[in-house]
Amino acid sequence: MTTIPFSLTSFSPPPPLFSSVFLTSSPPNPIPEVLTLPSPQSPTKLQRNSMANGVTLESLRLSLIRQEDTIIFSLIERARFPTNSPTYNESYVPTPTFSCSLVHSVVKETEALQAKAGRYANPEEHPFFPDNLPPSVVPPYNFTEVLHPPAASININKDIWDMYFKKLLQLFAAPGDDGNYASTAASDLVCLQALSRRIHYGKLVAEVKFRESSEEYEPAIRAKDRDALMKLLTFESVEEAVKKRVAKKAMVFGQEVTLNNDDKKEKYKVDPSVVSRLYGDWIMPLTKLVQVEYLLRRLD
Ligand SMILES: C=C(O[C@@H]1C=C(C(=O)O)C=C[C@H]1O)C(=O)O
Repeated sequence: MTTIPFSLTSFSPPPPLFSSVFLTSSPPNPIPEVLTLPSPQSPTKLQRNSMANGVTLESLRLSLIRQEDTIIFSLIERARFPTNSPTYNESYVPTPTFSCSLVHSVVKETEALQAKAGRYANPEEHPFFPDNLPPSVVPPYNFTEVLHPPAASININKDIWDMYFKKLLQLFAAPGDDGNYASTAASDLVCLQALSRRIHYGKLVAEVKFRESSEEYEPAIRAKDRDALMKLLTFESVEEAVKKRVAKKAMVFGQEVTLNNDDKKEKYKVDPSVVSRLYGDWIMPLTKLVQVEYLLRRLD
């Protein structure tokens, strides 16, 4: 995995355009039929809008707010364990069973199982190891078609992986080793999947923003003007509210609850300021990166 081009305190918008974005020339998985537009008669704008099926910016923002709970609880669960560095050490498993770290194997093999169970047939889910995933064996579900088909080629999980392991983990896992490596890897997987789902939600957010103001977005898309797109899709007041709310949630969810009135509110299971920084420095910038990548393909 390469070093993520984001710093702890600042996010410089997408460095060399696609270098940090894992793009596949063909989608990592076969595009589920429900996501492809019938060809040659593509739907009209009106038909497309009606296909949004009640998906609005408001409903997406509510979903992002709900996903905050999932992310914060997943961090709290991971923080139960110390760093447990052997989990990430490629030479820890001394047999040919794994040719990579324990966490790498746990994520990859769990994804293979979940792919068979249909996880990646849902356009909201993105694998960390998309190569050679087995096909789903479950009957297809008719997911509502909302996204423009090229969306399937956008997967920035490599950046999310690097951000999580190289920057984030050390901020909320205490140094140490308690031997619970398998549980640690399983907790990492839950965190990674929650972060990935949230960040790739940017595709849906971008689609709805585009539908609501296509006349504003189209010139910037045609000009491939990333800065203009970033400006159009950014709502600073929403971002400020997100940072404050997640810090507050981290305080509420992460406090020690007792039956006496001596709740120790000053000690939290994950540091609220770390959660706020996680959102401000990584989650929201990466969500916006996904939005820009999506919009750039929106007229393809
Ligand atoms: C997701 C949105 O787009 C941008 C990204 C945000 C985020 O990741 O939470 C918040 C506000 C916007 O700047 C949105 O407008 O809700």
